[in-house]
Amino acid sequence: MDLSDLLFAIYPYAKSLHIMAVISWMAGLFYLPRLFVYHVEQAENVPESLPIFVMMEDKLLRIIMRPAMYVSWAAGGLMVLTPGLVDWSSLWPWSKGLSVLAMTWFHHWLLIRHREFASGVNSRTGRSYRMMNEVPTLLMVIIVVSVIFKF
Ligand code: HEM
Repeated sequence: MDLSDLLFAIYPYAKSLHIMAVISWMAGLFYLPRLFVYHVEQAENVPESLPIFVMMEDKLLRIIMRPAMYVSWAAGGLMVLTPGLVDWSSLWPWSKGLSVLAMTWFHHWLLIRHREFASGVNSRTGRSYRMMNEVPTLLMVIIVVSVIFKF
């Protein structure tokens, strides 16, 4: 059995794992900006709640989102390496790839905002986090249409 045969054999496992990891990653990418909205809006009224927000954000990022992002990339990467699966002359691998890079950028943008909160910096409005909440939604639409329609 050579490497291609092995990649074909594990393809259904890689895809299942990929979808489970992506669901978990997306759950965090949707929820964390919403948590930031509450964090910012409670800062003046209930300042003693701030360490609890920082703790919740930290756990979501470290225990759910980071491992889920790594597994999404690893399982997706295995499928990219499976011969014949990705037709690079089509549009979809490029629209999906760019959107996935943007999703990874968004993850790190959230991580940096969280580190600012943890060091006491709170310079953005709840409205700006509500608007940023639309970024993963838009990227998800492009990604799902890319992998399903395969234009
Ligand atoms: C993190 C980097 C990612 C890589 C390298 C990657 C790569 C891939 C590849 C190569 C496939 C197989 C396509 C096929 O079977 O023909 C796939 C399937 C899929 N990906 Fe990703 N992906 C990534 C992230 C995501 C994200 C963020 C989402 C959702 C928002 C997603 C949703 C899906 C879905 C739903 C499928 C199954 C499509 C089908 O039934 O064929 N992926 N991915």
